[in-house]
Amino acid sequence: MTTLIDGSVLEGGGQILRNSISLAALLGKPISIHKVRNGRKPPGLKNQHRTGIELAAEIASARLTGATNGSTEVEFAPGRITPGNYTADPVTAGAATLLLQISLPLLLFTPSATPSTLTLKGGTNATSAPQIDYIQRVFLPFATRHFGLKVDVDVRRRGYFPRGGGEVHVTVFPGADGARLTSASVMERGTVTRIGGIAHIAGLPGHLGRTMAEGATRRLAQRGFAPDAAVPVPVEIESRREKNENTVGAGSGIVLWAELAGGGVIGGSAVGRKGADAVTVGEEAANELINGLEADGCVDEWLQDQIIIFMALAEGTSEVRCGKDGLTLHTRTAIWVAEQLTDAKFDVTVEDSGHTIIRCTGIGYTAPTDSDLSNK
Ligand SMILES: Nc1ncnc2c1ncn2[C@@H]1O[C@H](COP(=O)(O)OP(=O)(O)OP(=O)(O)O)[C@@H](O)[C@H]1O
Repeated sequence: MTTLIDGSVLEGGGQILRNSISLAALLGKPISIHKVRNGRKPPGLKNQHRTGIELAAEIASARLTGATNGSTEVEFAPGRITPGNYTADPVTAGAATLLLQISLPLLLFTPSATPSTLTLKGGTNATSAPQIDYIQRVFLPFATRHFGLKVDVDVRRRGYFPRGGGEVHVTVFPGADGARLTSASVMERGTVTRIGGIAHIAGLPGHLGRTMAEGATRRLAQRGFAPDAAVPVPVEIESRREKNENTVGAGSGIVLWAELAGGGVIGGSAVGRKGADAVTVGEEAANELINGLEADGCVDEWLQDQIIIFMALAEGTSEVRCGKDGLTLHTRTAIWVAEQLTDAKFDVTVEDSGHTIIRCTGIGYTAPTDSDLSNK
């Protein structure tokens, strides 16, 4: 029976599509999503979403209908997930990291533990999506440590708005025997052990990268995050200019991350743009990081929604302490999607301290074996 997903619920954006298609592919459930991106103007699929669901359909041998730009109705009837080498290219600066968001869960589970590779093109450092450095420094360290993911990300070329042209090679290593993810328990924040950062720049003068890094460092120090502060915190922000031959268009950005003693990570980022000087861009990223740290959770506002699918798939009960700023609409939407498609049970509580705790009894997903599939 086909599960109907209303794409206008809560956030009503592209993430409903990615999470529901990933889960449908893993669980072998046909789904029909209507009112796709109803909360956005204009609604319907954009290049980036279409490319992502086409990639998922290829990996999961799915029958896909309605996958055209502007479409508000998509049907996805999954077949067998096959490990392999896949490439996806939104042609525009559509975020390569959102192509990873939809395809990664599919390749984490195979009965044979065969690694897969993804060559993802497009924008590596775009707005309204994780920058690739956020994936490398915030999402993956957290997901590796707490859910047991094994994933390598190699940025071959950065792609910026509007030209895109970036390229990222990802290797996904599933665990043995169909690989269950471990549950995550991240309840103690602990001290900030280190702040790291990367200010990246391509096709523009290298001093702009250093200026972004200085802007961020100064702002962090004003809020007491510095090696010589009362509670010293090492701060190391690298400035990296891409080689000209490795660059399609010009662009810049900065990603910061704070490592927490309790196993959490908080990120903050900004992308360079016309009219914003490099100091301001660095300060914006620092402000986002400071807000995340002051919310006092173990994950930031972005990681919150990105881990929901893994909590639903993991074996046993996961629990994660989020900040005093509560759950984002994206997170509530991701929980809603997981509840529509899986038997995972979520429980969200707000403590007297103001922190929000997400608990989830996951389904302990494991890849179907050949005999499971032949019995279908
Ligand atoms: N600054 C950021 N840092 C890290 N992750 C981010 C950042 N901004 C957005 N994200 C992540 O990117 C995803 C964006 O999902 P969302 O549905 O808003 O985007 P979308 O697919 O581009 O669709 P739409 O155009 O409909 O908004 C979410 O998982 C969110 O956590």
